[in-house]
Amino acid sequence: MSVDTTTQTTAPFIATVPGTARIGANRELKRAVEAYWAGRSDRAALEAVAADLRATSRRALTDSGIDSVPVNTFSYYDQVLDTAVMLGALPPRVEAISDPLDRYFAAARGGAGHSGPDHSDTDSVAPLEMTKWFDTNYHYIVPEIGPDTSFVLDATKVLAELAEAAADGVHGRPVVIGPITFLALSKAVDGADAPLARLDEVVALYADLLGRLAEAGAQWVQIDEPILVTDAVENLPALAESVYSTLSEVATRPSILVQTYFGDARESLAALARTGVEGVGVDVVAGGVESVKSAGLGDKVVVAGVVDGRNVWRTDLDAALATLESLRGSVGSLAVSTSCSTLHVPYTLAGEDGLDDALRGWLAFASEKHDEVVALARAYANGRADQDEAFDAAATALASRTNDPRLHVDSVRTRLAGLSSADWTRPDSAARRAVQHAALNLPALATTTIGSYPQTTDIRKARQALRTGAIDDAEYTRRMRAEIADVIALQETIGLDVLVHGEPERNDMVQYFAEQLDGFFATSNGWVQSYGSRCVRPPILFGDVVRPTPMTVDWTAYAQSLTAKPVKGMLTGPVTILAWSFVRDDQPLAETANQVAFAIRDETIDLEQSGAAIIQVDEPALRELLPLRAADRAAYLAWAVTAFRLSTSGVADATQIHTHLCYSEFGEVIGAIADLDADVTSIEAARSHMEVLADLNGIGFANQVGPGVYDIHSPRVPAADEVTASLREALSAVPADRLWVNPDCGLKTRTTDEVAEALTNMVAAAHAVR
Ligand SMILES: Nc1nc2c(c(=O)[nH]1)N[C@@H](CNc1ccc(C(=O)N[C@@H](CCC(=O)N[C@@H](CCC(=O)N[C@@H](CCC(=O)O)C(=O)O)C(=O)O)C(=O)O)cc1)CN2
Ligand code: MET
Ligand SMILES: [Zn+2]
Repeated sequence: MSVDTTTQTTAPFIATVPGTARIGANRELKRAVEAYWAGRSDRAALEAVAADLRATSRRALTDSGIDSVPVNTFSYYDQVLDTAVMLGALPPRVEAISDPLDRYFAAARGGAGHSGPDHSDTDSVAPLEMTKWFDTNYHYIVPEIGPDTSFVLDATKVLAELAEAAADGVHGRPVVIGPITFLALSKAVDGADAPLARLDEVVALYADLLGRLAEAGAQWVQIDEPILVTDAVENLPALAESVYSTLSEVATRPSILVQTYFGDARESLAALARTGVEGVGVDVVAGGVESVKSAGLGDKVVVAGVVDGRNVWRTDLDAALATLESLRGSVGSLAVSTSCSTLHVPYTLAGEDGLDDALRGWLAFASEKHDEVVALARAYANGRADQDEAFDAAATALASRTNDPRLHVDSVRTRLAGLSSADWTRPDSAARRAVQHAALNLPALATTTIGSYPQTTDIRKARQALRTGAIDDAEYTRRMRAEIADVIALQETIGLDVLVHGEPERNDMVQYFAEQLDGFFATSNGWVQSYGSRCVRPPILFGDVVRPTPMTVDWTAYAQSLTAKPVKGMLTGPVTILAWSFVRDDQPLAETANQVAFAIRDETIDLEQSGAAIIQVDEPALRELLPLRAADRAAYLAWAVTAFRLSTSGVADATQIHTHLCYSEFGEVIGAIADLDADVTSIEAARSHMEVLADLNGIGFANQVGPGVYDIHSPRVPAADEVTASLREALSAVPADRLWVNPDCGLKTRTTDEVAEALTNMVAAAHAVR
């Protein structure tokens, strides 16, 4: 390999990734941890699966030509929780659990860590909270930092993974989450100051860690600081400069790569350039190259993430190479990588037999992305000619994307072009409320649920049987209808006011719709970890979106035929469908959102015509897509609100539109929630003690609201008087005639027994308060 202008130092490595997935190409880790939790397998079996996954992952990277392999990227549950363990920062309530692995699982999911799926231990502890990792659909465990938290370094895991790789002949690059990001993402408990006040103490542990890693033979360490692409904390550039000046002064240490991703680290790049760290990793896909060029990184290794690590499109290698070339001269040496860990994309295209050749040619999952990284690195070092084959193949495959008729459907384009604000505006909400009240005649404090009922083993088995051909469509429909009938009967027995069909027919609230809409491809094995052992298969939105036929009407109408009470139609909103899919990158998201909105709008109209008087359009991901930089937020919220309103404004005034939002921290989107102009908004509130109601009052919100009166994330059944207390709290903020009574979210992850008992208590509480 011959590089070299004289100004350029020889690169220590040229091709890498910031991290990889760990759930397994066939969800091996999911099955192994769930078996362990349920007591169906032992520690040794779990550890063997984990070791095998790590070995397979290392081999895949080295085989593709990656010459710096990240290690410590494995996790039994979550990498932020792993960092809390590394820093000795687990909360006191799990300390009584002496076994480290069971303590870890208890922190992640409550119980005693090794207890069976029902968490039925007597010595049960409450888990730590979970929340979204930046603007992704991955959830991390939120560390709790109290006044008594005393940080102590426990480098066991990272040293073990480094040694394991070395034994396998791989000189790994250990990866840890950095001190600024860790503390910024933690929450203060028991009256402690903001966790970042403890930065100096924590940095001292990282200094120790660097010494330990050097001793163990690590030549490089990667320290992840994605917080630097946000403005979640003041003075981030100054913090970065101070922390990494300190750490780079550690006498004996590996070379340090400070890795950023999910956006442009802007001034923090120049700040890092002023420290003694050897490398800086940047997300060129989300952040561009301008701030990299001007950061003064002329004596650093720059790890340039030009291959999108969180979307599935094949890289235009010529364009990416040009981007890399534009950095030559402003960086010390350059290595190519994905823009972030490939945790966020499926493992491989191999086995996706349902793909047509054109579509397959446009895509790259993790394994194909690793090959792209290597081709780009070699072309950057040796010239394009060295990699002509890969570059030409990409160019040929991508050429067909521009002209594929599925990407430009005239009927959709015409409809979009004719849009005006009348299409996303309903008449005055007070007037709607009067007609709806007359039509529905519901009591004050009306009771309802959020949509899904338990996804039982029988339901999933039926779907699997349909897939393998063991049963036919008619038999599948019969079984789903039986489930719906059971759920309707259960709700009538409990005495709920507004019923739902329970969503048994949906594998997932986004994938279910994607499977029925043109313009989407649903993978058969494209699993991506969402949290812990839970995975999703984000569909691929590649073309113009068309709804060939109604998607939910038969199920809802069947449910309505079984009861005199109103059954809510149940749809997923355009913003959430986008957030939980891999979305085409050849046009603005706003345009794609409106296409999806049209499909949902048509469905609301068909539902209304079939007799549905109430329709819920869920937008749980409204907050998740909020841009990481404050300056970008207003534009996002404007198109998100428009798309939602477009999807819900086609119905008559008498049709009551509900929406549902969960995954809180609503603060910054509270105005947008009001702008959605739903007749009824159900919203997560149980864990935050109804604070969201005061926020809504603060902006003059006058529509109806259903603050969740109990938390569905835990298997614990709330007693009637707890729900009563919750309700009274809500009533102090919102009058009874605007208040609905419902759980925080859907019930699909709970058991039927838990649900029956919890809802019975909820209805009893509503009656008591009425
Ligand atoms: N897309 C999405 N994102 C979301 C949410 C959501 O609902 N959807 N909710 C929030 C929380 N995230 C969640 C993510 C996943 C799950 C979840 O339960 N996932 C299931 C898979 C759901 C699914 O796709 N089920 C399919 C396939 C099920 C399956 O694994 N079948 C077995 C066979 C059947 C069996 O033996 O059980 C197999 O293929 O091997 C179906 O029901 O058809 C899991 O990991 O187990 C829950 C919440 C935020 N983000
Ligand atoms: N209707 C959906 C359900 O109940 C809403 C879930 S929000 C993550 O499952
Ligand atoms: Zn929800």
